[in-house]
Amino acid sequence: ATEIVFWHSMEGALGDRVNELVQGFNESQSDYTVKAIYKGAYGESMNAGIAAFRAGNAPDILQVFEVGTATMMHAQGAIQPVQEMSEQAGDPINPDDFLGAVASYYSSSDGKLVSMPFNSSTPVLYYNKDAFRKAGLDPENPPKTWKEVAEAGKKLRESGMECGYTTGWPSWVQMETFAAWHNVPFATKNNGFDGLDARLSVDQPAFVKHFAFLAQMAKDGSFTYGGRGDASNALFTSGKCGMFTGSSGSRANIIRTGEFEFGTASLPYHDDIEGAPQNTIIGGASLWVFAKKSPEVYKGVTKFFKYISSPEMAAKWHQETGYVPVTKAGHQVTRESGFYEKNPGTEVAVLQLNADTTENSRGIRLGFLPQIREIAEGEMERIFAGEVDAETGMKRIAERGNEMLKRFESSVK
Ligand SMILES: O=P(O)(O)OC[C@H](O)CO
Repeated sequence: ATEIVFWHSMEGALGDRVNELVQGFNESQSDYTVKAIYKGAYGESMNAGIAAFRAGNAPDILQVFEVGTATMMHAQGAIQPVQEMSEQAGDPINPDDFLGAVASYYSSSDGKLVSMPFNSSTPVLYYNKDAFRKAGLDPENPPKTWKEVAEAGKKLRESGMECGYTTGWPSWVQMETFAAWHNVPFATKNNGFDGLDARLSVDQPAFVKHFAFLAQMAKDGSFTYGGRGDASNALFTSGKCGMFTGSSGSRANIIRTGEFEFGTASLPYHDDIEGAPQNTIIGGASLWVFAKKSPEVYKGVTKFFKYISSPEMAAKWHQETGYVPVTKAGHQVTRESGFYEKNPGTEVAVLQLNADTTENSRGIRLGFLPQIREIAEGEMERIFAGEVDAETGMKRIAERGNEMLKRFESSVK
């Protein structure tokens, strides 16, 4: 059988689900064997994949987080566009099978899929129902606005909790998704979709207001900063924090690790910012195929992609992880099975995404966005520590981030 090497970043319960999916494919036919290898967190595996390509030993498939999309799209010569690959293999993947918000995120301007949608997520609010009860808060009535989060955070602290509220993926949740949810631009040029000369808009009043709010929460102890990426997940699963904004795809690991009853609610919003709540944007990752592989490998990759996006497999992955359904059929199968009624909280993410998008809420496509996140999270750390005010911090993110955007622009021209 032809071997297909697949590098991914799925940990814990998610890694187990990937291995099951791969095993199911390998057992379903005998021409191809997919070998799934965990290559570290998203940032690490993306760097490893690019370095391996340069050294001539790239894997066949690489899972790349959504913020790496523009960088990958412009990696001329390194990438085999997915739809084109499937058409050449005689087994076309149809972009219309996917939810619009998902397909458009990973499509070129002519509407063709460049990477394969796989694990799309969106941020939600998780809360510890046991801790809510102990603090005298209503476990069936989670906070809806940021003001309510701050109040609940104080009560949780007063009841003896070590931490009221924390957040995963600080830039994704508090800036990128925050912008779409409040219908304000994250960047000019249609959030980057309309040109490489897009620049960040994060020094605008809505962001300054939000970060001043979070800084105040950090000061009064209702918010605990838990680190970059998904480092803070453990603060919630260990029971230390009563509330947590994080990926819908964290559900599987919260179920596995958390020894408490939890609820899932919509991402909080500021009710004094007009236009909120709009819709959230997708996060998570998609699957990229490297160039310069044999036609036989591409045939096998196509077959594997067809397998994982079949209605049954897409529905199973969605239901067992918390990632949103990426195909329309996967969503329908799940709805018709009564899964959402039986598992309260599992539809929150889907509903948050399910809206007519505006130019601010369709998604973000900026080069070097992983590096911009690092800059943003570094500046946020200074804001939360009280070293700079929100306005200064946001200005610095815009300035330093724009330097990265200019560098990207000149590197691909
Ligand atoms: O935890 P995930 O897989 O939903 O990813 C969250 C962020 O979108 C990663 O950039």
